[in-house]
Amino acid sequence: MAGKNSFRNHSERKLLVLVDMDQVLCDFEMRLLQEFQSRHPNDPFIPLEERRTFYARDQYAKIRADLADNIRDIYNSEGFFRDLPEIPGACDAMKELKEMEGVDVFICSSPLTSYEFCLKEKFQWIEEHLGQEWLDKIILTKDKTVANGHVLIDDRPNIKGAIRKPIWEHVVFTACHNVHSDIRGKRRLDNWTDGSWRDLILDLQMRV
Ligand SMILES: O=c1ccn([C@@H]2O[C@H](COP(=O)(O)O)[C@@H](O)[C@H]2O)c(=O)[nH]1
Ligand SMILES: [Mg+2]
Repeated sequence: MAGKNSFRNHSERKLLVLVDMDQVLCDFEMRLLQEFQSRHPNDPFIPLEERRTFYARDQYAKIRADLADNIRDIYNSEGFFRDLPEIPGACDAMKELKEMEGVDVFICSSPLTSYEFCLKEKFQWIEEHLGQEWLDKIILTKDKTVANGHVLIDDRPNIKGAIRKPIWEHVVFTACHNVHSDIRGKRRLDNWTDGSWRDLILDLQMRV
């Protein structure tokens, strides 16, 4: 019986870290803007420092309805998700997290409802940037509130779903669209490069 109990205790002590993809591991916003400017050089665009809504489409719609359609066409097109650039330091941090004692890390991402390219290309991105072994560490869900974990690192300031009070602590990953958002007492992680993510993990581990 001791074996069974110690296994349960051991797994309970592991810090389960969920990490979002778009705007946390890969730079959706930068590629979207570059592609928009290249496809529509004569249309107005929103510089990254002026982005305010979570969905770029919503902010472009306020300028002109057809601009929002053009934005949607870009992220629905083949290769968009596959070719997203990495957020600096993200992959090294993920690999280090995976090797940390007492930590279990998963990628938790919401696919587009127009899944034709997005679903496959998210897997391709992970395989190319992180390695094949990460294909077993993917949670794709439209509702992240039902995912199990101690912490979710995600750029979306308000994550809503079927569970009103999700089990995880939401740490807001800073992105162009949320710099000015009211995050109501949530912690932020600003980047993967200044080492502050290690302090965050250490602090979270103390609470598990
Ligand atoms: O302007 C945008 C920005 C993102 N999306 C899509 O929303 C989800 C968000 O995924 P997260 O896992 O929360 O990062 C994803 O499918 C993005 O591609 C969008 O449709 N429009
Ligand atoms: Mg995101």
